[in-house]
Amino acid sequence: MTHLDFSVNVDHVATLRNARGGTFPCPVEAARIAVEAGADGVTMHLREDRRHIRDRDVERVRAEIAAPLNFEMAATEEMVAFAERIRPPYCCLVPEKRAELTTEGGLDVLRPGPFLKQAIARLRLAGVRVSIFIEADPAQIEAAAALGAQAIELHTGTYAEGPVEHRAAQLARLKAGAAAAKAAGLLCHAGHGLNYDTVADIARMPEVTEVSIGHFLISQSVFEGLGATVRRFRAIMDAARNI
Ligand SMILES: CC(=O)[C@@H](O)[C@H](O)COP(=O)(O)O
Ligand SMILES: NCC(=O)COP(=O)(O)O
Repeated sequence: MTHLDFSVNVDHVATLRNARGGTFPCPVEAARIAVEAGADGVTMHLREDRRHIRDRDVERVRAEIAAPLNFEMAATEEMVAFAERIRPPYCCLVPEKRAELTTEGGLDVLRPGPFLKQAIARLRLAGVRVSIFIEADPAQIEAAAALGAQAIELHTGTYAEGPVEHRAAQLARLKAGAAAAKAAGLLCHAGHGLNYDTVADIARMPEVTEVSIGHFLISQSVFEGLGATVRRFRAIMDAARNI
């Protein structure tokens, strides 16, 4: 099977940095170490409330890290204008609620807000490849393609964080979503909640071309080191793909 792109989400390096209001640990340095250790890209989620990643973090990774930046953003005027200015190669449109601890599900493109279609058109015009963070629902995935998305990212949180006895059913749902993405001509990515135990079954899906991993990876790095954790994920993915 082909190489699986691995994008490391450095949001929670910024969570730790912001805990004391200083400059350490630096998410840009984390991005550099992750890429040196084998990551193919870097994911950053600039939330409206700036609870972790700040604007300057995104600007610096875009300018200083050669690997592609996957910019996660809500479909708002503020974030589209920011993306038009820094022009990341990739973006992923995600739902956002200030009250949430983390992303709780996929963007509902069957009931899109009034701005979503315009946001996708403007981002594509700016040369940004547009992905949508989405549930593994064929109707949602077909709607994402109709709106002009070039990729989708399957929300793996229910699979990865749910009861182990539900994993087989959740994997079947994700596999159906990956097949629907392929049928719709969309690139298929996956992410949210993945760890050492759950990433391999996602990596075994041939339609999935990229995974993004953050919270578990950054947390595990506290015990194992960032480079070693990235290398361990890389080895698990390559073994799953028989590379
Ligand atoms: C969309 C997704 O699942 C994550 O990439 C997102 O970044 C989660 O938000 P937090 O990083 O704020 O937990
Ligand atoms: N899009 C998913 C991502 O970037 C990381 O999600 P998580 O591993 O922090 O849950």
